[in-house]
Amino acid sequence: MIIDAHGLRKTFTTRSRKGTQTVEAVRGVNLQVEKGEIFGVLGPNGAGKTTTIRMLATLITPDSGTAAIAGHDLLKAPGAVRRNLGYVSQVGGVEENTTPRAQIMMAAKIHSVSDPAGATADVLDRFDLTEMADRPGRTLSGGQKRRVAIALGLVHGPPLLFLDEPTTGLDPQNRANLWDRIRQLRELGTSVLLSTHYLDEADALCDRLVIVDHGLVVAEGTPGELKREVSGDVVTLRLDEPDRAAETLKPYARETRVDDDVLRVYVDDGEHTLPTLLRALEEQGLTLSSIALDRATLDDVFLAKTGRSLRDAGAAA
Ligand SMILES: Nc1ncnc2c1ncn2[C@@H]1O[C@H](COP(=O)(O)OP(=O)(O)OP(=O)(O)O)[C@@H](O)[C@H]1O
Repeated sequence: MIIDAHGLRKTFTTRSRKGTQTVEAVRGVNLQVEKGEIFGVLGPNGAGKTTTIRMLATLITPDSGTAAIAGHDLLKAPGAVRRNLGYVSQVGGVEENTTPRAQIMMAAKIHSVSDPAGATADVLDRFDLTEMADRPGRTLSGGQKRRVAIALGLVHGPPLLFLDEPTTGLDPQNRANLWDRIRQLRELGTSVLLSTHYLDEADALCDRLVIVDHGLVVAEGTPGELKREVSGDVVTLRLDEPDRAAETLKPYARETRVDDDVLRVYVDDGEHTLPTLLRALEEQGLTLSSIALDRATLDDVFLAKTGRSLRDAGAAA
């Protein structure tokens, strides 16, 4: 096991003119990550993802709890823990006025890498950065900067890489490109712990994941297991009177949910229930503009565990 964490907690206290405020950012998180996995921490803004990663990366001290990273105790052997991990923060930390080569070389030296120039050239090559390695950081595109940030975290060859929301702000093409590169890391044997608030990212990339909300793990498993847990199908209907339609379909559904002009109806067996739903709507004179039948998504899992949609939870934070 590359990460074995139990009962991690962190409360922040801030003092301002309005008085003292405490935020229980992480409220007892357990994480078990196997070697070679891409493991996801999925949750809305403010759920405690960054705080969890920063504790595991020795950047902040937990109030309580224990963790072993690559076999080293987080609190007793922070130096050994640090040597075994790479940490890429949300903002990346690519310097504007330094070249990627110089910046990565500096990181290699800080980590006492035996051949800093060679290790830097290798990691630049692996991330297709050789061409722009000697330009100031400010001239790089968003996707290139992200790759430099990851190269910085990997130059000392750690077995474990932390990626805090690695694709936030990237366009779809750059996101897909970065997903491929993260998968390549796994192929080369690097374990990856990544946080994300993107459902599709967790689904596409992670071998296993936890869903966190308000500092707690609310679900854990492979994307497939989690979706099967919320077994069944979702019928998504677009129509003019979604609230009246929801009332009409309630008797046939496990749950209904209205967002603007979209009605989501959770049913056990979509294929067989669909004709009944359509008949009921027709009897009430309700006209559809579109209909779709899908398997449950990770958002449905989040909804089932917290009573809120991950999208709404993110927007509200
Ligand atoms: N240094 C700090 N001082 C005070 N409060 C903090 C501090 N760091 C985090 N928090 C609070 O702890 C909670 C969890 O924050 P955290 O950054 O871990 O969430 P997150 O899931 O990573 O969110 P995001 O996706 O927005 O980065 C939030 O309410 C945040 O405001």
